[in-house]
Amino acid sequence: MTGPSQPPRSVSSLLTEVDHVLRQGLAAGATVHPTGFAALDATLTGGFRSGELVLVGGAAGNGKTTLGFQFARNAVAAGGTALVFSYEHEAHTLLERLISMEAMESLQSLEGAGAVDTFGISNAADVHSVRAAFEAGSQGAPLDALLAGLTGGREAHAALTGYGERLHLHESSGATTTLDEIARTVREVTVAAGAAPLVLVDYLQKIPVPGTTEDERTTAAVEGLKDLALEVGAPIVAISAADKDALASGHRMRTHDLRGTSSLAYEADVVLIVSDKVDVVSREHLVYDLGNIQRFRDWTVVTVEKNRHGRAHVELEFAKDFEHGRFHTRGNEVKERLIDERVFTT
Ligand SMILES: Nc1ncnc2c1ncn2[C@@H]1O[C@H](COP(=O)(O)OP(=O)(O)OP(=O)(O)O)[C@@H](O)[C@H]1O
Repeated sequence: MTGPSQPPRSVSSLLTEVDHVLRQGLAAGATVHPTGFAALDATLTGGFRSGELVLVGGAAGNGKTTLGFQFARNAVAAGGTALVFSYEHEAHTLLERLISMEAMESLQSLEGAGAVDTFGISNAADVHSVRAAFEAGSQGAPLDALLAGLTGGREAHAALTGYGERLHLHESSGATTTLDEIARTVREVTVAAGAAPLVLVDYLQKIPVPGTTEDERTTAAVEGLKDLALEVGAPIVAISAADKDALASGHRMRTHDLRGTSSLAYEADVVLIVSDKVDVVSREHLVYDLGNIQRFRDWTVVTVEKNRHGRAHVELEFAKDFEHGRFHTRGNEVKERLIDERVFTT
């Protein structure tokens, strides 16, 4: 996918280039794309960087799509551009999640300004209500009128109108959305936006690549995405399915459990593993306080298993708000001891 290899460069020529860039008032290092989750950004020393491949792994239903999509939303809400390849969900489904997420985000920021109370926030339109409103139609009334009927809908519409041109959703197909097609689309968006977008691929094992074994195919997909990230200077966040053995109950998923091959871990710059807190917390926290079981169910642990630019093996937790297609962005390091490997067996 990359062009012919370049000759080596002397450090002198690199110094001259950096000097030139700095004199133009530009940043000379990588472009940093904050994730919008303060605790994660702190661990990643700012966020994802241009040219990085980020893997997000976890068992089915743990919130990989939610987290990845929220990275994209946070990037555009902060003024950037994002491009989402979704092999799993139709663009319409993502739009419903986005409207609900935005209704909640808007009401929370109004709460910060004292304009809404906690009760008002608890009424923010959930994904289900947005979908129901779309499905019911509006007897000819326009979209803004339909959304105005939902709590936070008016604010959500305003937010989406603000960044809508910078968030691109690609309904990808396991038959036709090849690495070349992904690369072509990323280049197009990069040229149109004047800067590389944050790219989300949901998910890696769905990219049609040649190869007879799953290992060969995953290797080709992950290498292709890393090459593309370097070529266009984008961070590429790829969601990865788990190996079926890793899905057994009582197993804490790790990087080596991602479906495919060990090259996943080598090619990636950052690996995030998403787990339900209740599944990975050490047994003593459950047996001595049964109320913890319910409390832990509301939280997701995001483990930074690999971090090329900072501290790795950091365990962060974020509260779930799946009804609104999101996580709470305020999180912290997990205080409880987590299991390393199998503790519970079924
Ligand atoms: N409207 C909703 N209300 C409450 N929970 C929801 C709603 N929509 C989805 N969920 C739940 O949110 C969780 C996260 O969904 P998400 O699509 O992010 O998971 P995922 O890890 O990407 O899963 P998969 O691998 O199956 O695609 C799932 O457990 C799902 O059941």
